[in-house]
Amino acid sequence: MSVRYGPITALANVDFAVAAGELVALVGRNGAGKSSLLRALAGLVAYRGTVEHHPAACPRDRGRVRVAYVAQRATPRWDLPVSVRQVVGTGRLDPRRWWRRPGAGDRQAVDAALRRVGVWSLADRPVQALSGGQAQRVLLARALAQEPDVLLLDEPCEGLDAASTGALVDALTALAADGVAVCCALHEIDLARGAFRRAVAVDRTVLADGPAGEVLSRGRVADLFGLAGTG
Ligand SMILES: Nc1ncnc2c1ncn2[C@@H]1O[C@H](COP(=O)(O)OP(=O)(O)OP(=O)(O)O)[C@@H](O)[C@H]1O
Repeated sequence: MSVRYGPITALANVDFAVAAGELVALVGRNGAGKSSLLRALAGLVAYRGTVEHHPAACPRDRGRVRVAYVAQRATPRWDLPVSVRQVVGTGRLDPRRWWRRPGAGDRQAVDAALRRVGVWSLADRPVQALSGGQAQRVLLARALAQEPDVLLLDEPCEGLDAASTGALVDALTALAADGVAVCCALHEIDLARGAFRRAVAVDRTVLADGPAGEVLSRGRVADLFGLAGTG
């Protein structure tokens, strides 16, 4: 797969696969193409090449692969008087059937997502009243309400404190254990090394792909892409 923005080649000949149940850290310097890769996988930017989905390889074969995406710095303008539950419920909207009223299945999916990321107690709170870390978890809950097979997250830990980061990573690890393919762009190399099983290092193309401990071994990181602060 390749992604271009006019004269800029963001990605060239990227080739990798993510299996159900994998927890993958996508790492690389600023401008390496991590967001472009996630956005291409989510179908949000044009790309050359192919993205193949294999529904039969998902724990629940629904005939198509559901992909959910949480954008970088995704904090939306929450100046409407809506609750956390309502925002998470928007994850259930189907633009092809926008007139459909939410049913019991939708309510169950929203409740499960709220519990899964630990924001159940915030369900009735207005979204304007959330901290940045709480808002990030609500956005994850909205993605989970889609009951995705593939979950793509762009810098979900940015701006989170250690406790919120730990809670988020625990939620992602549990999702992967349930068979969701989780792919997460990260700048926190120590976190990627410690909490993720697999790391894919990107700089316009895939530089390295394998067990996170190996790809991000202290000796290799600086060689791979001159990432700072890794000891
Ligand atoms: N909409 C756009 N129009 C033009 N160029 C873009 C656009 N989006 C990204 N780029 C360029 O594509 C390249 C890859 O950007 P991308 O955002 O994918 O990198 P990244 O690895 O996610 O960076 P960061 O870690 O800083 O978020 C960069 O050179 C960037 O300037």
